[in-house]
Amino acid sequence: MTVTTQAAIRIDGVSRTFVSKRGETVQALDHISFDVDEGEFVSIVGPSGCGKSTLLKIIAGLIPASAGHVLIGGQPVAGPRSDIGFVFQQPVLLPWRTVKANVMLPVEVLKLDRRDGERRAADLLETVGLSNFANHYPMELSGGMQQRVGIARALVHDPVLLLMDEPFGALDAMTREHMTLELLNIWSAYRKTVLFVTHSIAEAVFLADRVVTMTARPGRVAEVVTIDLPRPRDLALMNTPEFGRYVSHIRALLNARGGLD
Ligand SMILES: Nc1ncnc2c1ncn2[C@@H]1O[C@H](COP(=O)(O)OP(=O)(O)OP(=O)(O)O)[C@@H](O)[C@H]1O
Repeated sequence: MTVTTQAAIRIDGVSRTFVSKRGETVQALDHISFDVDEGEFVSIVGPSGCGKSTLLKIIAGLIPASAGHVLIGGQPVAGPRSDIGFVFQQPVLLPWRTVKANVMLPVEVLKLDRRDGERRAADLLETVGLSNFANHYPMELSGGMQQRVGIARALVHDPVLLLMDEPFGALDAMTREHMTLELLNIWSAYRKTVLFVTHSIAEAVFLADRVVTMTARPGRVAEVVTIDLPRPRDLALMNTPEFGRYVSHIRALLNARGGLD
């Protein structure tokens, strides 16, 4: 008997070109291929403009690939999908809605069962430490708290996949470190498949099972680095020689191919 295992996500030969307003053709992605297993945490690092955001948008079905395809659970992505959670660099919360009402937004838009949604929203707000802020408005929260609301909102409809595009890029260094730990807690609690784009090599290594390292534009996969570090992880891990070796290896890959930024 042949047992075939199916990747949760298969990115297969994905290329994407854009035509700029001046009529120039820009190749953003060139034959990107990798698989992501169910429940796996995969980070993506690469130089600015190498197509990381473009890749996430293609996976979410927000824009089409010029060539190649993406399969989620074996099904080709053919348009915007409701079974994906997306966290952006800015939390983009609706200022006139409370924290709880912001988290409930996908439940309303997708017309899901309200009672289930409310239960899940309450659980998620508890996990991200914001139960006491459910009835507050976004402007009453710090940047880190707002981003935690964004994460809770991205998970409320129980998506099969969480896409995160530089979610901590706008936060100060200390809040960013704290949020990295929070994200590990959330991931341990919900075990979603995560694709996480970052400019920070240390953040990528700390969080991930594997780090997809991309080249400068046109973005190609330089190497998919498996991070064989034990879990659960805490910040002390960053001071270990093993951690440093992964960071150095990925930095060398990026430097050899055009630098990180
Ligand atoms: N809608 C568009 N029209 C034309 N060019 C685009 C469009 N979207 C992206 N590009 C170009 O494609 C390339 C990849 O952009 P993308 O935003 O995906 O890169 P990135 O790796 O996410 O960058 P950063 O790390 O700076 O956020 C860039 O050169 C960008 O200018």
